[in-house]
Amino acid sequence: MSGASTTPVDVASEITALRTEIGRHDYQYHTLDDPLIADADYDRLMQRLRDLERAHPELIVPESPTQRVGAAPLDGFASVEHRLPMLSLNNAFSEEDVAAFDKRMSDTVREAGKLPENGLLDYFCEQKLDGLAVSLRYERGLLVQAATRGDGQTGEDITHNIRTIKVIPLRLQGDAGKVPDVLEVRGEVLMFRKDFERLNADQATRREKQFVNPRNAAAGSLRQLDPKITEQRRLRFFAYGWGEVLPESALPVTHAGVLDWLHDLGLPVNRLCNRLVQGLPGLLAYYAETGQTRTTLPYDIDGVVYKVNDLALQRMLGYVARAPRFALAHKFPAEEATTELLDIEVQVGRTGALTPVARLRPVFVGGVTVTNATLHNEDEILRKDVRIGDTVIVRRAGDVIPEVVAPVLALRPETAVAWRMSEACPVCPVCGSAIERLEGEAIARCTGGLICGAQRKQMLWHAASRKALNIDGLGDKLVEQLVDEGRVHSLVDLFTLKAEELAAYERMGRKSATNLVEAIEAARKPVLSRLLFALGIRHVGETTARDLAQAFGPAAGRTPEAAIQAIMEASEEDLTRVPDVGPVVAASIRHFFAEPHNREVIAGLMSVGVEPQLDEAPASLGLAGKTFVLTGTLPAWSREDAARHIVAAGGKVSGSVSRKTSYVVAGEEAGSKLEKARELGVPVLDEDGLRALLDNQ
Ligand SMILES: NC(=O)c1ccc[n+]([C@@H]2O[C@H](COP(=O)([O-])OP(=O)(O)OC[C@H]3O[C@@H](n4cnc5c(N)ncnc54)[C@H](O)[C@@H]3O)[C@@H](O)[C@H]2O)c1
Ligand SMILES: [Zn+2]
Repeated sequence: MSGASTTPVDVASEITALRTEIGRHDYQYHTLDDPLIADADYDRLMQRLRDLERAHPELIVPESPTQRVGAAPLDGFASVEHRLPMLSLNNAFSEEDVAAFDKRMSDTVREAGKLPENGLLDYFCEQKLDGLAVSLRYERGLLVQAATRGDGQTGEDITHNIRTIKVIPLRLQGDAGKVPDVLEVRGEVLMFRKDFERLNADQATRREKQFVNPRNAAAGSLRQLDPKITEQRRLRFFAYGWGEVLPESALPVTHAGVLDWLHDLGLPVNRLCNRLVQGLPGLLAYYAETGQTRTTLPYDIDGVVYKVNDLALQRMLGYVARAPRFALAHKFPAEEATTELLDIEVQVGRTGALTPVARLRPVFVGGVTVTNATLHNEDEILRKDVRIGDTVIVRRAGDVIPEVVAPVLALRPETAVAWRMSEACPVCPVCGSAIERLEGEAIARCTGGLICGAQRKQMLWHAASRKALNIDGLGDKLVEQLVDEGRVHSLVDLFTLKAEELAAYERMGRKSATNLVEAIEAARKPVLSRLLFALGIRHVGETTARDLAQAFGPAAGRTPEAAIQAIMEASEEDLTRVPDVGPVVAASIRHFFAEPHNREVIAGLMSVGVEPQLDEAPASLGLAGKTFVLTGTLPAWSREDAARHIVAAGGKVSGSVSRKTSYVVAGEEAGSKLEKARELGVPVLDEDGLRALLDNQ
């Protein structure tokens, strides 16, 4: 090597090592659809190689991964020579990178005297779809060939597979005059997340391989030797580019123009999400906006792509080795990373639910350092075949709890150990209660109820939380100590705590002890709905608690104390009369109050002076002050159903129509009341109208 004399030997050998390693990952990822590391890790290797090559350009060789695209086609497919190469994109990871790109573009265009007066270049912005690139060749309007990108020069012939994708037209739309002789359309084949999840679930029932992400699943599904398999996989396609076009004059003069043209020819184009912008501010605004909406899309994107819109300028700006100069991929922070699974621990929830949690070697992903990730439940662990000691792919998308996606099987050490849920409660040493898993449920539970210290702690944290009794100052550590020492067994004991004894606890000063006792004092008069929520009845969230408090309290003319008694005695049938309380919730409430222990807690709370209060007057509810009259037969709801919903939203139901009536709700065979309403000019709703009104409260 000519530069070897001026290059330190260790740099040369690091470069060689990087090229070998990257080459291996390219093959695993592009050819086998079976990556060994997360993209972010791969990108770091690539960045390191690029940096070294920039510092030592004499070491750059044409076969370096920085100079080439993808990897060679898989044996088994016929190969297709691309008439025009299929390139990759240059990447940007920061605003500075984007600013430098815009400057490069504007400078070149300015020199050519083509920059608009305001100095802002037109760019076309697109989502960077996370799938795989394909080229579709239409001759005289008919789809004749489809190929993968491969190494950019030679791809795989996947014509039969592409023909099974419903959104891809086999014949272009439009009159003979408008359809070009030859059109190579380039775009991305991808899989929607919901289809990916369904596929993985099906794969699991058939005991077949799990895909790590939708991109991987799309690639694996498209590159099948048997098109029948591809057909079952619900692949999608969006066009964003082109190859050969004949006659050349058929091609519009801007990128946006080409996409409109492709759309008119019947090809799927991601129109809603693409946009023309001006200059750097436009690029950055598009990036920010797309980053916000990213998690709401039905498919994965890993960034956005900026392209100079004017095709004449594109031609002028030209190409570098493996990518166009006129385009840039601006990546989002990676959502996936690989790290080591150190251990699996179990967390016990308030209702006894046992969740296995992965302890991880700390890893930076989705913008934060992650040390724990959920493994959901035992079946998931078995399905994914995750073992302690594995290298695993961890995902943190948006604000979602980080999760372990999959192990990297190729990197599994011999010492890796499989994990099973233990038979007795694994968290609470005193509890030792059996674990149960109900028929058809994925979640295992400790049956210890409030005997289980772990559940008791969770229950107290929940009861003290802001939306329940809002007891400020009852921290995690203190709850642990109070429970472990046996000072607090249930909610009742909280109300007997004294400042003097609290002050003796670790990290509790006199002042914070007094503050805590004051907060507890304030919690002695909770509104009924908060008290119900604080009890931690399974399936009774804030809203249900409010509905219950309302239905059994004011709506039934009861005091809060009487209401709670009534709820305790209520049958499942009584309970399901409350709007939005279905059989599952009703059964759960019944089950809770059938436990003598829980009834004792209620009695205990009363005896230590807890006095539930009326919930805020339903004036705050949307239909407060409105009177309804029901008449006729409604299509789905019984009249009682409708009445309950109205009352729960704060409205009143009356028997006769007057000028004071706000609405008449009329079903079939409504008689004199409807006539009266028309006479008096009272608005009339049908069931749908009533539902819409309720929904908007
Ligand atoms: N994990 C691994 O082992 C491993 C190995 C190799 C590559 N990779 C990953 O693959 C990527 C590199 O591969 P690459 O060369 O395909 O580059 P790339 O995916 O970063 O960019 C080029 C590709 O973007 C796609 N694309 C999506 N939307 C587009 C749009 N609107 N316009 C144009 N193109 C669009 C096209 O498929 C195009 O080929 C990196 O993300 C890298 O992390 C990972
Ligand atoms: Zn337990």
